[in-house]
Amino acid sequence: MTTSPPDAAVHVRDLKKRYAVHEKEPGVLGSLKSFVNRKTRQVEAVRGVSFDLQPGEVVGFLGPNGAGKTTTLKMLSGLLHPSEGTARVAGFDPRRRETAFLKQITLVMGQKQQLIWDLPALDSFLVNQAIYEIPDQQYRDTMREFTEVLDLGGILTKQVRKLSLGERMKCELAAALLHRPQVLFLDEPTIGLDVNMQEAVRDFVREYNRRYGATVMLTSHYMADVTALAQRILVIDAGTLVFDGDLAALAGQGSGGKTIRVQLRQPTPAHALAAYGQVVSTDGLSAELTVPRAEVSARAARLLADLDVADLTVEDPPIETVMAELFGANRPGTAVTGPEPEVPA
Ligand SMILES: Nc1ncnc2c1ncn2[C@@H]1O[C@H](COP(=O)(O)OP(=O)(O)OP(=O)(O)O)[C@@H](O)[C@H]1O
Repeated sequence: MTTSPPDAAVHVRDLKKRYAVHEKEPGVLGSLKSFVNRKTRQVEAVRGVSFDLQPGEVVGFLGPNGAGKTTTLKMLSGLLHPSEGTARVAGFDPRRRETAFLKQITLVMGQKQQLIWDLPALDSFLVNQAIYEIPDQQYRDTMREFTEVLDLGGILTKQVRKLSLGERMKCELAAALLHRPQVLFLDEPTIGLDVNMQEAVRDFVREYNRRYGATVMLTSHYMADVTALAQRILVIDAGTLVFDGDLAALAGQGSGGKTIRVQLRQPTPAHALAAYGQVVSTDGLSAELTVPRAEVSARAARLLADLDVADLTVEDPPIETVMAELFGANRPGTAVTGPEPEVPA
C-alpha cells in the first residue's frame, strides 16, 4: 500500500477522463459506412479536477446533468481508469482495485442495484459477508445496528423483487455499507424516493458518518440532501471544478439578492411593501421580499422603522435558486434540480 499524501482520505490532482465515442450516420447505409470507415470523437467528460477530502468530511458534489459527477466517482472507485492525472483514495490507487482498497470504500448508485433480484436481501448480505471477509461478530453487530437505524425488520427475508423502491434502497445501502467502509461515494442515493424515505436515507448516512468517522462524497439532485448533510460543496461544470467551499459561500455566488421574511402586526398591501424590496409573496401579514445584497441592512432598518414588525429574518436564497441561476434557465439541458419525487414507495 502506498500512502500519499498524508492524511487526505481522497486526493485528486488534475484528473481527466476522455471517452472515445463512435459516430455513425443513421440508417443501414450509415451502419455500412461506419463498418468500413469508423469515425470516433473524443468527449472530455472530466477536464483536470483537483481537490482533497479530509477524513470524516461530508461533501456535496453538485453540477448540471452531464457535468462529470458520475465519471469522477467511477474513477475514484476504480471502475474507470483516468485518461490523465492522479487519484488516491484511503491511500490507494483506485485503478488497481486491490482487496484492501475495496474493503475501505463503497460506491452506491441510486440508479443501479447490487442486490440479487430473486433472493431475499439477507442472502445478498451473506454473499457480501463472504466477499468482504466480515467476521461473524462484526456482521451480527452491524446487522443489528443497520436493522434498527434503517428499520429493516420484516423486509430482510422478502424477495428483493417484491420490495418497494424505498425498501429496496434501504437494503441496497445496508449491503453497500456492511463492510463498514471508510470512504463512501454516494451517487444519487435518494433518487425517486418519497420525502420520508429520502429523510430516512439522510439520517442513516449522517449516523454512519458520526459513528464511523467516514468520508462521504455525495451527489444528489435533491438539494435538501446536500444542505442536510454536507459541510462543503464541490461544483463541477462541463468537467471543470468551478466552486469549492461551504454552503453559505455558494449561496453568496448568486447575483440575486437576499431574502427578507417579515411578519407584520397590521395588514399591509403588497404595493406598500414594494417600497422595501421585490415582493415574492405576501398574505398581508407575512411577506417575503428579495433585496439587493448591498442594501439588506438599510432596507431592513427602514422596514423596522416604518412598519409594525413582529418578526424579521434575513436569509440567503435557497441553494436551488443559486444553482438554477448558475446553470439553469439560459443553459438548455442543464437543469440541476431533478424531478419531483415519485409517489411514496
Ligand atoms: N461511457 C460513456 N461514453 C461516452 N460518453 C460518456 C460515457 N459516460 C458519460 N459520458 C459523457 O460524459 C459526460 C459526463 O457524464 P457523467 O455521467 O459523468 O455526468 P454527470 O454529472 O454524472 O451527469 P448526470 O447528473 O446527468 O448523471 C457527459 O457528456 C456524458 O454524455
